[in-house]
Amino acid sequence: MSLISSDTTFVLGGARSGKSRFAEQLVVSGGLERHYVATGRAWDEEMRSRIDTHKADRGDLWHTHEEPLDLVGCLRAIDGEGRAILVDCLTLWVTNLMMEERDMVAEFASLAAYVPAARARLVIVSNEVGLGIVPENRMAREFRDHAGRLHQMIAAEAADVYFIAAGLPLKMKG
Ligand SMILES: Nc1nc2c(ncn2[C@@H]2O[C@H](COP(=O)(O)OP(=O)(O)OP(=O)(O)O)[C@@H](O)[C@H]2O)c(=O)[nH]1
Repeated sequence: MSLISSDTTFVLGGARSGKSRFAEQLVVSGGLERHYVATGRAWDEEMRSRIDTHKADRGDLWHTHEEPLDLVGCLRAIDGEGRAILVDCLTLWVTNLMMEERDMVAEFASLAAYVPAARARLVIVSNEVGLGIVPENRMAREFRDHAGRLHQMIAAEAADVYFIAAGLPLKMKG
């Protein structure tokens, strides 16, 4: 765990748990310049329409950045005092890295090192995917393991950690 104090909040939850809305509210209530980093890609029409709805709901006060792979590079480029950056979400980033056969250990280490060094306030969202039965599919098992390891690393660096279920936040750290 880093000794540098971080102003990062990590928000974990299941699908449709309300985690993104909770994270957005955290950013809005902070009153800083708002940046949204989306790691998701629109792979079909339904996803495109979801993304359009999310963009419209956020409104003009947000700067949107779409970065499926180079998350740390993107954060570096927009980092700065007086800014809040919402990253939504880590599990989509993990999926994209796996698809491109990237070095997961190096990528995770790079993000975990970046968190305490960020000048902006970070709010990082991810899906808790480890609560169900063990998947039959090997890639799904690997994905679950990667996500679990990354979550532990980010939670260790974050000042606050929340778990969201049924729209309700449970504070786990901070
Ligand atoms: N590319 C892109 N993706 C976006 C944008 N806004 C939102 N998204 C993606 O949409 C995803 C969230 O969408 P949903 O599937 O509707 O929400 P969910 O995460 O299941 O539900 P909640 O837990 O309630 O937040 C995020 O992980 C983002 O990556 C955007 O502007 N561009």
